[in-house]
Amino acid sequence: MTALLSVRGIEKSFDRNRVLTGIDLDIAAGEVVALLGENGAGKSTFVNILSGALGRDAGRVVFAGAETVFSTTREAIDAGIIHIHQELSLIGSLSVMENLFIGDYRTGRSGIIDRKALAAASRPLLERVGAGHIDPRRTAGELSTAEQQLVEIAKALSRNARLLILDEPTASLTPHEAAALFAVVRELKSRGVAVIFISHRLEEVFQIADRVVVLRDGGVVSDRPVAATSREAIIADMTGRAFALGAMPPAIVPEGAPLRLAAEAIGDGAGIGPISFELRAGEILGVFGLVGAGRTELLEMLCGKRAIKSGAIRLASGAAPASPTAAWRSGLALLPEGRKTNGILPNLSVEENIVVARRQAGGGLVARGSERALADRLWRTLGIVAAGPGQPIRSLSGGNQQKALFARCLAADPSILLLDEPTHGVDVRTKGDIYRTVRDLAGEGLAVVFVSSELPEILALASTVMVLAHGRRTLYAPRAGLGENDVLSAAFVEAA
Ligand SMILES: Nc1ncnc2c1ncn2[C@@H]1O[C@H](COP(=O)(O)OP(=O)(O)OP(=O)(O)O)[C@@H](O)[C@H]1O
Repeated sequence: MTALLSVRGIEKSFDRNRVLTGIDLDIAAGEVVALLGENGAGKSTFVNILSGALGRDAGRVVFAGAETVFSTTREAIDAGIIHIHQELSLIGSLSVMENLFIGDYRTGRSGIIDRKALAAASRPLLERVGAGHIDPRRTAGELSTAEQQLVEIAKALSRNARLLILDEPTASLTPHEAAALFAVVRELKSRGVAVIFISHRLEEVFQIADRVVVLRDGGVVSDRPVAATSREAIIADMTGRAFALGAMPPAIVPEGAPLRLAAEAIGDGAGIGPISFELRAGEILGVFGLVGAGRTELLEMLCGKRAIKSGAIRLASGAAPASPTAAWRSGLALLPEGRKTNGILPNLSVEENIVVARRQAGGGLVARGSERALADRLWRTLGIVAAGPGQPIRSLSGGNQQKALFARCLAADPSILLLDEPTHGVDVRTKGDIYRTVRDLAGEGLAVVFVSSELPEILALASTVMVLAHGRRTLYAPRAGLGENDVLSAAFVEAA
């Protein structure tokens, strides 16, 4: 095989933390390589080095026959290495076509941007990625995540991408959208584009990858053709031991458990609702639905972030919260979706990020010593991997940031926990930690609303399942007695 990309001995440290210990990797044109590893294994650091976002301490990179040291992402892009991040980078206020040709606008004789020419040049690019239905004049910010992702890939193709790096591309996609994305990846592959695909969803790896490379503690521990590996082998490589999530006993709502919250036909007056449900102590309400079904909006209504225009919420702990701060005080803790935009306080340490919610919840006078003890305990329970509680949260790996946010919710000692996609970007072992923690807390009487687009997760965890579609409740039933098909068919109902 002649390698398109050949990497030898890449090393990287942050201060004294040795994050990459000598990575070797070859990728041929037209090959799809899945890059896997637990949170903090070094995947993002490695691909950031490949795409010129980070410098390396040692090692060689040969790309398309030339030895390269990229000091900016621009240089890598010009060479044909394009990195599509989890947080998409389109400029929301610009049109699709402006995003596609940013820095390269076609201007007419007058010097004014020739919008017709721009739209015409955009169409074939969009068609190549199966997005011919997107009008190039639309504002990028109005597109769904899946559409934005396709536009980013189209943009990469317009720049002659030869190696495309996709960092957890399916995290916010519906199964249908993910399948469409995989079709695009296969098409790119057939044209000789190489792809590095980072994902925590192992089943996807078997659908799309030719090879599976597993990183652990900053080194490659296995590199095998997909046909020569298995889910179990990958997990063992990732964790360094045989490891299984293990089936959890079914969750049931304890008999006579007190009511914690009742939503009575609530609606936001903008397409979500009316939705009704009850939540009891110890109950785990799993909320499933496709992206856009109204799940996040529902959580926002529950915690005072979105106005309730019809119906009402009754809380055992008092009046329905009128603002997120009031919600923390009423014992409602929200783990929002999208940690970068909604969650972390990037410049503060992990410890400060954890205890901030406790202060909001009214625990402002807690002595610093006990705050530290609390952060320390949660830190250990959730197995956060970082140099120490004083490390700035922005320099933690994505999955560890997510764990820190989860710890923040628990620090507030809530009676109702609202979790929006809590396992996004989280590795299998950590998923197991989060599931067990949720179950244990429910066992102690916490009421949990768990929003997820991963059906197995809903079925494994929930005691009650609610499905939303087009802003309406289409299923609400005890978990026992429900099968996968019941939930899926409720999620896929047509709009009324
Ligand atoms: N800018 C930085 N400063 C200090 N440490 C960093 C920085 N960036 C990453 N690290 C550390 O490097 C290690 C590897 O992080 P990286 O983001 O590469 O992991 P990952 O495999 O991509 O994890 P995830 O699956 O959670 O995204 C982590 O321990 C992280 O704390």
